[in-house]
Amino acid sequence: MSYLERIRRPADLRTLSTPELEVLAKEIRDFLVASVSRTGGHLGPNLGVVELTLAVHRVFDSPAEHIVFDTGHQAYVHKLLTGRQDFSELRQRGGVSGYPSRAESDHDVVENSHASTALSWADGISKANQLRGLHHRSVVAVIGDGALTGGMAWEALNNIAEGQDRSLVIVVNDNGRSYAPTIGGLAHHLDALRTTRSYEKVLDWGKRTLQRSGTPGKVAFDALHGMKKGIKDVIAPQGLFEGLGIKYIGPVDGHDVAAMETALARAKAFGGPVIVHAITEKGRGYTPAETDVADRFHAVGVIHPETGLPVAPSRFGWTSVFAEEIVEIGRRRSDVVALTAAMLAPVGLAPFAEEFPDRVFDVGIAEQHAVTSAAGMAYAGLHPVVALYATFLNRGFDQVLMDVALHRAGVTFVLDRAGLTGDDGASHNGMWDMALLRTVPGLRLAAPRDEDTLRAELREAVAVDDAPTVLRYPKGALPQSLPAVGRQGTVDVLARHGGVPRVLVVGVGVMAHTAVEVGAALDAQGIGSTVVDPRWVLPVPTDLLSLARQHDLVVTVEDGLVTNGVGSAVRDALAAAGTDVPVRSHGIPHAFLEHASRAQLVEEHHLRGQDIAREAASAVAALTGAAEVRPVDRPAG
Ligand SMILES: Cc1ncc(C[n+]2csc(CCOP(=O)(O)OP(=O)(O)O)c2C)c(N)n1
Ligand SMILES: CC(=O)[C@@H](O)[C@H](O)COP(=O)(O)O
Ligand SMILES: [Mg+2]
Repeated sequence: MSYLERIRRPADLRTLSTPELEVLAKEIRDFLVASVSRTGGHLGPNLGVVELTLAVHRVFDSPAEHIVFDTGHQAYVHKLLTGRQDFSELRQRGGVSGYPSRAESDHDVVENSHASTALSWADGISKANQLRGLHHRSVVAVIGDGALTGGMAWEALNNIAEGQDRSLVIVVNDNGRSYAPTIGGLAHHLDALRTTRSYEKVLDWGKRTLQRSGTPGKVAFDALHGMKKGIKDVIAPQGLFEGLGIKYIGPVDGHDVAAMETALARAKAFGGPVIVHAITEKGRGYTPAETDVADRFHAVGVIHPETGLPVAPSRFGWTSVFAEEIVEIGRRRSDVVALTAAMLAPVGLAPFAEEFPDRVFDVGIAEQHAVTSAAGMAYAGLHPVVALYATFLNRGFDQVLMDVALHRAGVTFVLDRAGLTGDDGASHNGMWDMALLRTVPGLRLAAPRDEDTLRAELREAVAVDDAPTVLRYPKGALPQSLPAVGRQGTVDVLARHGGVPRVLVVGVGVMAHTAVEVGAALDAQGIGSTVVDPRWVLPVPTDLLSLARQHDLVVTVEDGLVTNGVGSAVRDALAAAGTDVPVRSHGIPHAFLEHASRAQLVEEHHLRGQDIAREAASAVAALTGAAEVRPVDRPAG
């Protein structure tokens, strides 16, 4: 039996010697590579926190002492040490979640995988512990250098510093990277702290060597020592955190379990807020990850474990189309600039950065700041394109409303991973954007359905310079191209079925493909329909309202919240216009969705064409059976 198999709970770790822990660390790495290569997942981040997590669990008594992982994508090792060693269905329905999950274990605290929240959680937990007389319980937050760039982390630090009598240990897992190298002043500061450590080593060597070699050596040592003091004064290595009132321990080699344990034990014994600065390497111990320049295998699909190469190379997807088109736009328009919140490559801005390095800004994991900074850029004559994952725009909602929309700033938001993403679980589904953005006055939102519409709508969006524009599209491979068969004003007509169209089927974005299936299925039952893609779905186009009046029933299909989404906007707009044509809206339910594949979620929530068509057919039957069938305006001719 391996050491890993013998670990059922963190207490089992405490009987192991340092050499045994080293063997265990190797077993954990082998396990991670073997299992994550089969399922996909956050391989690089977890390979980097093996020893750190072992040390945390040896020093702190989880679950009585809470361990909060920021973002949570680096909690696989924690799972392995807390009784979850079946990773065969990692991130799949019914399998282990890719993030901490309270349903799985008492050792898991925070499930939200939006970054930079751990310090606020820890602050709250330690305040509660104090008030409840549980002072003896330490609280631990493990936060990456990337997550530490988020504003919320600094708001929390500001408060944590006030609690000198609260045992709160912040482990900064500093691997120098978010996806790409972490940017900004904080990253430089962490770097300076690291450099000081190398410097200390030189000094130790100097002390030993020079002091042994008589007077000249001693003079040289004094000079070196003076230089160290001088450098320390300039870079003030401990200055930032200690200046805030938070004790700093480090930098510590995060791959040395014994050193980490010593540092954590000191931090725990201190009894107040302490930062333990651990230096780690993302992808540690797995050559393909260690040598990957892009992102050290931050998140992989299924890969060959020996080479790290993908088993199925990814198909040309939505992100790549955006990546190409924004470069084209950039060539024509020197005022177009791009912003990313630490996700340059994942959102498709790498080619733009390559060609226009001065016109792309990585702001760190700081979506709120990205949005307002973009408002400033627009005010000063640029057209910013803020590229985010849809779910992370939630962070910047107030800034979209008050800084961009209120000031009629021409800022374009490009929301990748909109709709159901599935395997990353509840917090990653990009399902809130349309419901939230619907409330923003003046904002226009387009949902492309395929490659051509993505290109066209992006061009249309950046042409708007007096209001926020938004483009949203899903994760993954592109669907087949879906050409329009006609145009009604601004609305694309995708199909017409039957002599007398009774149902207007409205497909939002990628769901236009489902809408086409609905139209065909209704046709098979002898029910005529018009299938449309409004393209710009918010505000509801007047041409769509005109079309709705020519039908008995409107059916909307969207990859967003069914409550308050586009369907509900269409219903409200029709009601406001005094038209009582019924609207049946289909979308994602108002709930947090467990991790599963996108296809499973689509099926579970009745978003397949056949489900929607069945429901529409019975609605038509009910209308037909009703005593009064509403008179409708048929198109002339
Ligand atoms: C609010 C928010 N924005 C963006 C992301 C996407 N994201 C996930 S992990 C990550 C990088 C995190 O870097 P770091 O905290 O240093 O952790 P590491 O992966 O290096 O261990 C980013 C940007 C997120 N989870 N939350
Ligand atoms: C933790 C996090 O927020 C990201 O790493 C996310 O899991 C990546 O998702 P994609 O695989 O869709 O880029
Ligand atoms: Mg990092």
